[in-house]
Amino acid sequence: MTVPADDGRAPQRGAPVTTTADRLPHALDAAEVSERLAGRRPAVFLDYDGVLTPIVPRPEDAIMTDAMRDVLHALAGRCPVCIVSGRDRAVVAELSGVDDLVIAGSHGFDIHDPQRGVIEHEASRGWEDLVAEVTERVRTAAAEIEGTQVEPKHASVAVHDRHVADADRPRVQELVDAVLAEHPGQLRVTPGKFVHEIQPKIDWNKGKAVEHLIGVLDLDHPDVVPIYLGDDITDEDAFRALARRGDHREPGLGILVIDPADAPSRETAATAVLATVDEVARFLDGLAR
Ligand SMILES: O=P(O)(O)OC[C@H]1O[C@H](O[C@H]2O[C@H](CO)[C@@H](O)[C@H](O)[C@H]2O)[C@H](O)[C@@H](O)[C@@H]1O
Repeated sequence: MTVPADDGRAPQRGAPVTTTADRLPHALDAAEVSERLAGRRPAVFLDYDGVLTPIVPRPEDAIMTDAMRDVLHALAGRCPVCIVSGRDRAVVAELSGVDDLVIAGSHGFDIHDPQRGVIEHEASRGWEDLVAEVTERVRTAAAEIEGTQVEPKHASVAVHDRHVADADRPRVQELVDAVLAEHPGQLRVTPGKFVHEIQPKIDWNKGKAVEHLIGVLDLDHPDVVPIYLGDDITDEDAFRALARRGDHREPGLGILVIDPADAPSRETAATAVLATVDEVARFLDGLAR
């Protein structure tokens, strides 16, 4: 059950509280954040695009800065740090230049820990042939639409339309609809920024991946506060998962990375907001001290 934050009732413990981005406190000076962290250890889960790197016109140009990498490594010296991205895991590793942290790629389907190797979970397999077939189908059809960019991934295929002429955008939607219709009940489209991401229709997402990691990494302790930073709609699964933990233990913290002036009415289950990637770096730097 979702209880709106501002309906006059006290939220039920464990129910994800939703609000809008313009009502969130700023994470750099929010009492909610400092009070929750007081005397506890953070465990930090980070989205990649829009959080560790700014959104840029071409996916391959989202290269993490040396400064952000230094912040991550300093933080990783103090507490667990995991990257949880919609991107292919290998691409995250390449663009971030990070090979010593846990990375959950492909919206959490593909998780790897440098210490433990690949981390299996309930949605680890069974969809490979479907994804391969759909990737080929999308690649062929998208080649007919100028400006599309197809991004194959471990457990999905993304077709970007940021550089498609407005008049041609409906063709991309038609392509996506056609592919879904060819595989009734087997696929879903994950929302993103100028991207249609076609995934197996399996009950797995970034929130489930974070919950799984909390268990595998032995972080399920009263003195550990899981914190998730994300900017996209898919990150709301992780915000909700951390908020729900309050059913039987202290909830985690969700931090939405968005300029509230750009999206004041964005519904979110996050606890606080950061407006820019620079503010993310300052926040993480503060946690590392
Ligand atoms: O979960 P994330 O790590 O945030 O990844 C979400 C998607 O990010 C990438 O696409 C988005 O960022 C690109 C670079 O800034 C931008 O050019 C594109 O328009 C955005 O949609 C990535 O390419 C996708 O695979 C991820 O799912």
